[in-house]
Amino acid sequence: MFEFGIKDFVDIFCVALMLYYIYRLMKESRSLNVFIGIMVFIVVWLFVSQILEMRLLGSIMDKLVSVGVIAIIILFQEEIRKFLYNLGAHRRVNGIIRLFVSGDNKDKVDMESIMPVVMACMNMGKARIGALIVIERISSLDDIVETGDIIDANINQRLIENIFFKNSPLHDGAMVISKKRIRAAGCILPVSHSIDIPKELGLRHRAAMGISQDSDAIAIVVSEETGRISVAIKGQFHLRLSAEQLESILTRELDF
Ligand SMILES: Nc1ncnc2c1ncn2[C@@H]1O[C@H](COP(=O)(O)OP(=O)(O)OP(=O)(O)O)[C@@H](O)[C@H]1O
Repeated sequence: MFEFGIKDFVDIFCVALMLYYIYRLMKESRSLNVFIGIMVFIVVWLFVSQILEMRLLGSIMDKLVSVGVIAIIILFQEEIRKFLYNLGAHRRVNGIIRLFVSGDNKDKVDMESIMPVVMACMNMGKARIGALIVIERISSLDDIVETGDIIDANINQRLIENIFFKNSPLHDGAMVISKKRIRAAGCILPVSHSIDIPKELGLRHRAAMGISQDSDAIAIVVSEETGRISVAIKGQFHLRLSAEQLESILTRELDF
């Protein structure tokens, strides 16, 4: 007699939750049809090999399924990476990790480093100079730094303004700040394909959103068109910020 206990209920619930999460991830990355295709294939495979017990077709499909796992990993490496990143970056998981790994506080971006950034953003906003500044937190931005030019200088308001000044060789792309230093400029960030970003925001904002979705970095954008300042953190935009709001967000997020 088939028994259905609490363990089976939890089992089914976990599988349903996992499928729902994969469905959402696929929907966000516009791969929903591929997900539906895989589901249809699995249902047909189970039907053919388990219920109808058709040996020839079943064995062909068994082979396809065993190769299919590798194919899925290759096809969805970006989504799998994002899923694992989200899992690792989850607030509760992060909280537990921080209990064991204490950060190197002497290298943490502090108030002294924030003010030049805030002041430079305000000045650039007033002068309608576009800028994109990414501040590293726990996840490393080494791969992003490699796409630009190394600077390795103290955080200095005039230097920031100078780098983003129109026609300066490094004004294009993003500046990366890490461990109380301006590490690089002219860096290329991953561009977000999210459909939730307002249409009037262009590539600079999409790049800020992209890095905030891929890492725990804070991305500050100064719009060349409007002079407005925005911040992207963990896939969320804080738009049209004043100096005080920018300062308070940075202070809070950099955890003083
Ligand atoms: N992937 C990227 N990584 C880094 N910087 C980028 C990236 N894509 C675009 N940019 C920067 O954004 C600039 C283009 O900005 P665009 O006008 O498309 O954006 P925007 O969001 O409308 O901002 P603005 O309001 O300043 O016009 C580029 O010149 C470049 O400096």
